[in-house]
Amino acid sequence: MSAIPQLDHILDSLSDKGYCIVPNFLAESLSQQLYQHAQAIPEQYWNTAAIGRATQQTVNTMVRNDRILWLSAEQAIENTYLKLMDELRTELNRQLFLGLFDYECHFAHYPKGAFYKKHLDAFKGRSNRRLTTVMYLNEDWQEQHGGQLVIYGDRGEILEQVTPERGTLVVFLSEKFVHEVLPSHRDRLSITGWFRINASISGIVDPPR
Ligand SMILES: O=C(O)CCC(=O)C(=O)O
Ligand SMILES: [Fe+2]
Repeated sequence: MSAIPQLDHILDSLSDKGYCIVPNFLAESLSQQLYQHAQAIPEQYWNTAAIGRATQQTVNTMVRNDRILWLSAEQAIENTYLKLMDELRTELNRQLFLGLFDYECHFAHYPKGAFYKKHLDAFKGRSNRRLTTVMYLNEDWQEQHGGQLVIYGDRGEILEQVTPERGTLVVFLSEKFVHEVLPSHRDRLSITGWFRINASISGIVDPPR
């Protein structure tokens, strides 16, 4: 038995469709602790989210206007989540041979009115991000609160519209799925992360985020 909840569903769905949606992935106690922890972090530690990586980063609030904060293994509760995702990484490598090398993730806070327009998280050959993960921490999310994650197919059709409810995990191939976050009508808190391969890009091994 793996420590990863609903592992078979995750593996089947990822290999069939390239994405999976897993309600109740995270135990209520853990998601609640993560939520309270993130809520308690003072405003000045959060950064305006940028687009692109390293030297090409730009802040464009027309595209996204969430605020982010990277998780670190030095914070006990953050480390609990990082360790869980590392176990998932091990299983994905063992069962789907994905060669995932590491994992990085950040809290994302979408204040009322915030959104993230249609985008890809990675571009072929230009990124070492293979799989995107999103974990939602919001309690009692209602349809009218907006903030859904919309995942699009190759022809621009809507494949999924995900309610950002506490405990739900979404995983998808970073290069394949265009997606967006619809305007959120209440505070929305999540952890977005990426499983990466150890590719060298322009001669720089494992470039900074
Ligand atoms: O929060 C979400 O539902 C998705 C966030 C996202 O697409 C991103 O941070 O790249
Ligand atoms: Fe994204």
